[in-house]
Amino acid sequence: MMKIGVLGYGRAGKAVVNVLSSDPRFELRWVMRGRAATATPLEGLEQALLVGLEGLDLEQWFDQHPVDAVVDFSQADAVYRYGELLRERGIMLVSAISAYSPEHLEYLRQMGQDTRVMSSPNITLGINFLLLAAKMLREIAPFADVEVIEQHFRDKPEVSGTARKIAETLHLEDDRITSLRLGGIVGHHEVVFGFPHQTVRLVHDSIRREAFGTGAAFALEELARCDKGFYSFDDLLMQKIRHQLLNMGG
Ligand SMILES: NC(=O)C1=CN([C@@H]2O[C@H](COP(=O)(O)OP(=O)(O)OC[C@H]3O[C@@H](n4cnc5c(N)ncnc54)[C@H](O)[C@@H]3O)[C@@H](O)[C@H]2O)C=CC1
Ligand SMILES: O=C(O)C1=N[C@H](C(=O)O)C[C@H](O)C1
Repeated sequence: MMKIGVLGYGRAGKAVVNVLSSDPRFELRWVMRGRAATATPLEGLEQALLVGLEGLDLEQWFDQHPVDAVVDFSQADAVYRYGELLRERGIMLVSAISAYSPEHLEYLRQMGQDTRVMSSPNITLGINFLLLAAKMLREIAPFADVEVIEQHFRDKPEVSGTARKIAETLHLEDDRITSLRLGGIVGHHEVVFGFPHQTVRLVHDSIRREAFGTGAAFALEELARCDKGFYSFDDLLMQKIRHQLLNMGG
């Protein structure tokens, strides 16, 4: 069983903890959140500890509560706090932070020299499949107009990292992204291809935040098969597809 620790116990982290703690492939050892708190058993998941980062000796924590992998649903700068500890111990990192700066991403790539790192602004299988489909259509029909629509819950501050990745993948400027913030929408992404006589819409909806948990589980299992390095979710998806094609080939 893979021992894991989760960083971030907010909107997404809580749902991800629910999914990973009930997956027989993983042993959830601890959940870390921003505010100060002594370590207590996680309600309903007594085998796991809930601990606050403030005032915590991280090195001592990792020594006393070793894990094989960390899943990060906290915030971008957290990686600067734990990154060296993971490198020294060769602990895998699955990071779902979607608002990394180029500097954060460069640091994560450096971490890949000593451990296995996966970073994805959207950790659902569905959105990464949509990305592959959109990339194919963009290459087949570069003449078509393309726009990206992203919709999220009212309090999400930034343009979605997913939409920015879609735009980058399709060689679009960020001004081709339309953002809506309303109600409790978990995550909606739509890529609209405008042809002269037809329209193609590729749509993905994260209906529940548990979708991020199943995506994290997929990423953990696939990353464990990799050598040291820095990977995106689609790197892992392509690895899985190649593995399946080889198996089909007998
Ligand atoms: N890649 C993906 O598919 C997804 C990515 N996200 C991203 O995950 C992040 C969190 O999203 P939400 O859960 O909505 O935010 P949130 O604000 O509800 O939760 C963040 C949590 O992280 C904690 N935290 C802050 N600094 C920390 C640290 N250094 N160590 C441990 N915990 C720390 C906070 O106390 C809070 O509980 C955002 O960057 C969001 O874009 C969210 C959903 C899906
Ligand atoms: O903040 C969120 O919740 C989400 N953030 C990610 C993003 O910014 O793309 C992914 C998902 O849409 C949910």
